[in-house]
Amino acid sequence: MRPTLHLVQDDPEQTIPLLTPDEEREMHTSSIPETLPILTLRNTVLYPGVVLPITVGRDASLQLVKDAYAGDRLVGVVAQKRAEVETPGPDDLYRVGAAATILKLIKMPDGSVSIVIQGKRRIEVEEYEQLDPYLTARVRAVDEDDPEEVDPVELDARVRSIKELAVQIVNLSPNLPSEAAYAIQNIESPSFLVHFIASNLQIDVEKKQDLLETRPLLDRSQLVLDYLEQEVRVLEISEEIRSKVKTDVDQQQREFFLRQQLKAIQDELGETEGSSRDADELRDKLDEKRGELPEEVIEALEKELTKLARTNPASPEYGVVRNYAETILDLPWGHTSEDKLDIARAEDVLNEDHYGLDDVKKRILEYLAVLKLKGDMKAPILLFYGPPGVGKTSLGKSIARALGREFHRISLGGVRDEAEIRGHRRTYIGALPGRIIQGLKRTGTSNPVFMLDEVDKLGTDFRGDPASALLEVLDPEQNDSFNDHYLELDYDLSKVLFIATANYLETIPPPLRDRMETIEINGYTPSEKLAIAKRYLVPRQSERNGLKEDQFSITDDALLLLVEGYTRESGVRQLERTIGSVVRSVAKTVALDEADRGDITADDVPDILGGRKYFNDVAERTEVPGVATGLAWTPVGGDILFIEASVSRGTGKMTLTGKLGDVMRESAQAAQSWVRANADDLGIPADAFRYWDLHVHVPAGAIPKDGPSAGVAMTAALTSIYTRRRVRHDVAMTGEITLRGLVLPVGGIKEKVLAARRAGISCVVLPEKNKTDVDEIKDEAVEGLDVTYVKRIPEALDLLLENEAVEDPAELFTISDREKQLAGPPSNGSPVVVSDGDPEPTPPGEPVMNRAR
Ligand SMILES: Nc1ncnc2c1ncn2[C@@H]1O[C@H](COP(=O)(O)OP(=O)(O)OP(=O)(O)O)[C@@H](O)[C@H]1O
Repeated sequence: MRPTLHLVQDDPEQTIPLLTPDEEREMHTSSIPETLPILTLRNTVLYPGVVLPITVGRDASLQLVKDAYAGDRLVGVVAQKRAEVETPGPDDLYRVGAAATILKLIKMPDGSVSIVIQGKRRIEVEEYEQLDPYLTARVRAVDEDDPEEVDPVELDARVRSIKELAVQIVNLSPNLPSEAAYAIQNIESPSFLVHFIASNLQIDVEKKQDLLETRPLLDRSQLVLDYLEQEVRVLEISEEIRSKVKTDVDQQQREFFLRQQLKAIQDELGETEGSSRDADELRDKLDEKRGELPEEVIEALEKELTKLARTNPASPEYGVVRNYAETILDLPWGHTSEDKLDIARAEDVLNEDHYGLDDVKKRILEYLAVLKLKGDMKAPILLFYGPPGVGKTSLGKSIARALGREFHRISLGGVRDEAEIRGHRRTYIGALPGRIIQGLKRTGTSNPVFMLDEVDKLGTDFRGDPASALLEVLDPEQNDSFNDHYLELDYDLSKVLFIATANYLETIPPPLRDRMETIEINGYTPSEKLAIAKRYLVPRQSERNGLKEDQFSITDDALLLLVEGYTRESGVRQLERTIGSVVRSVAKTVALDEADRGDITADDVPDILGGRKYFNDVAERTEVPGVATGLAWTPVGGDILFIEASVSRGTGKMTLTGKLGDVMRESAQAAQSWVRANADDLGIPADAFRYWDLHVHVPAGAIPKDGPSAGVAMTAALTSIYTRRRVRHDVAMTGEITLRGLVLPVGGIKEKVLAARRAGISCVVLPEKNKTDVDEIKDEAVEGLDVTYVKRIPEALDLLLENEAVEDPAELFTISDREKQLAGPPSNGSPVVVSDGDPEPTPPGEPVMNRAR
């Protein structure tokens, strides 16, 4: 089959055959008329033998084409020097062109005409004869090289190179049909090959014209080769660029495509909006607050918000990022409330809220005065300590009110995990900031009053040491850059006023205690409780329970009954609850319209609350020998405790029961040794220790007790049981003893004295060296109480024991020889201590009475 070339892509009809060498030779020798109409080409050059489809638009050219097509179809074709000239004259045209045959004329629907022309012979315009309506010129045909005269080897080499390069170009050009390569391979005529390639080269008209005008075939083919080589290089480079760009674009397209898909899925699920809406809302909030946020906080937030907008709202990560951003935005950062540091006003506020506590108020005011003068918080932290319900927390609230600051309370009781103070790292699920940062978020200011309640009950375990984290919080040198694990940003805590409270000083970690200024708040006397009840508790409970001022009254006697018969505490919390019960019972009768108001007297109280709960039963309990009333200090205030001793026939063993700690057991042994050593002076027969067992018990048996301060009471109980002289029922005692009979001072005197008064004791025996403690107690607290100081045990026993024995000890304890024989050998002289087992460690939260202080 003869190779053909498509003229119009995709249309098999529009094809013409490629010239064979014979046909070409014939063409080159065909005769050309002397005069030819001249068709001008704007952008290209026509070579002999080459077929070219062109669109004819200009009127002159249309006329020319029509006339020629109607005649012998022969035209002269020359190229314009400059394409933009609309009506070119002779000077605008190259002189060398080609004679051509119009093979086809196709009329287009828009009125223009497309023609297919084929170059025949090279011509040179000699002279233009006619300019209107179209150009005609006298032309001269230019002879071609005779192929047989050209060096065949040289020519062949050129032809092969041209074909190779041309095929390469076809393969490299994505928009050239692949059959073009096949057609090129099949071109036999070297000059047609050169013309065909030249015609298709991507070079400007000037170069194409140059090629047309280059006569010798070898030179022409060399020029074509040069252009082809250049073209191959350009194509190779652009291919390289294209494939690189393609990889990049492919990647981008893939991402774009996936994103579009993701967006479509999220749209379908109604989720995309959520993520960007949240991020937008938070960004608006950030813009609002920008002024007061530190630079590093803004940076961190910007990063989180960008992440949020990109995160799928359904992923767990989304919630984490959003919570974090919200937490940061909700924190007050630089926002502080304005201080009202007016000392006189602060005093008024403290007096308004609290009765008594004069020393405490004085020290608070001094503290505030220093704060005012210094202008910063680098003062020691205040620590209020004392029994429950004495107003420690409410004093903190009053300080906040006096300063016009926000108040926040953090309970540290039972906190064992450092993360409670410092927060969890964000990598943990459900991570939260620590309590300090959460508190700041809640108060909305950076300078609140922070009450750290129960610092004495901080724990330590494998989860870290919260106390050391707290140290960083409270240290004025460090706390301007407190780093919470959750926030991962420094927060300035230096403007926060920290106040700590504790029931018990000894269990506060020493480094923490070092940073605090301790203010002790003691329990109240009954008359103080009465005053507090009248002034604060009754009005408050009335109001809380919906009773107006004129609807409720209660007599002082009734209140005193509540204090003494229904509560036993150092503070007033239980009292307030009891008053609340009374008020509610009146509220009920008023609400049921059974009465307009309620006036409560002491007689009404048992009807409302039931029988009296606490009695002064000291007298009853001490009416037999062997029971002494001791005074104990507990973290919840002072209390009385009874030491009971009994004897039974045996071999001289001693048993101790009542959950006594080591120190208290040793104290009991010391007491026994002293009594044995002084048996003669005390009038105790020796048999009492040899043939009688001793049992010492300290009720209440379930409460752990420890400490040396029950020494005097133990000695009194033992002396009483062996001498058969009762201990005076109106006396209570405290003091440590030595084997030599000295009475040593002990702690907690104020609370112990108050407890003695509460229990209806009229005389207290104390170690001499505790006199200063009693001097510090307000006179009112010791009013009516006979306080006696002793240095040695015998002095104490003289005061404590009744003079008369209820029976003769010699008679009771002395045993007949026969009985001695039956009893067998006595214990080896020293007492054998049989205990109630090893004392268990004190469970947390349970009071340990009579601790060493
Ligand atoms: N001197 C006082 N004047 C008026 N009210 C008082 C006084 N002392 C205590 N109260 C009231 O007693 C109640 C209990 O006080 P608060 O809660 O402050 O005790 P607390 O010492 O902090 O106890 P805890 O150690 O258990 O935390 C409060 O309602 C408080 O107002």
